[in-house]
Amino acid sequence: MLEVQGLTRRFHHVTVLDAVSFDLHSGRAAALVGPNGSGKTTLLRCVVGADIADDGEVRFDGDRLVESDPRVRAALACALDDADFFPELSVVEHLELLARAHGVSEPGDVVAEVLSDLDLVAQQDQLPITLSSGQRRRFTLGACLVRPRKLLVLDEPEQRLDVAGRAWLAEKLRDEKAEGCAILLASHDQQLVDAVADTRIELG
Ligand SMILES: Nc1ncnc2c1ncn2[C@@H]1O[C@H](COP(=O)(O)OP(=O)(O)OP(=O)(O)O)[C@@H](O)[C@H]1O
Repeated sequence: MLEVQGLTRRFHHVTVLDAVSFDLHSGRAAALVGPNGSGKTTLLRCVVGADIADDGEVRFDGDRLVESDPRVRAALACALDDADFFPELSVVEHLELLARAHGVSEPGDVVAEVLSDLDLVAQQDQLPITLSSGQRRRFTLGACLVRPRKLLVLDEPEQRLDVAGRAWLAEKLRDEKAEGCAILLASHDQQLVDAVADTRIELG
């Protein structure tokens, strides 16, 4: 489903990604691991089209992955940072808008379930900017879960989650795999990587 071939990224003549290659299949998870600055976020950004690699190729279901391709838009759910929201919409409005935009048939029900799973029911009418940092992380993950998805791309999804949140996350990601979703994540959480990842990709 996802093929990464020879991905190379340089910043000011410093090579951050040096011909990284891997395949990821449906129902499997690959974890990018490595120290701070080893290129995990850069790789995720190149995969989803938020950054452009200097060399190499990313293919999705056989074709070069293009962010604007409707097939990619329908299948790719990514959470790269917590600032990617409409500032004027409440938590519940934002999630419902996303679900509707992706053609979910009962957006209200799906959103209510995700809010409950993420323990954000009491915060659903707040603006995202007013959430605590851990709640904002949950909200960012929620945005991936209210829409259809075949590939989840997550940058340190464990960040700022409490103990219960991390346990929930590991179980949720295992469920996603069981449903046939492919997961590419960057993580510093060894426990999460052990629980979820089929493959580890060491950077740096
Ligand atoms: N736009 C940019 N311009 C210059 N250097 C950059 C740019 N983006 C990233 N870098 C550098 O590329 C390297 C890799 O950064 P990246 O954010 O991918 O690391 P990471 O593995 O995700 O780190 P962390 O574990 O700290 O999140 C770092 O040295 C960073 O400073």
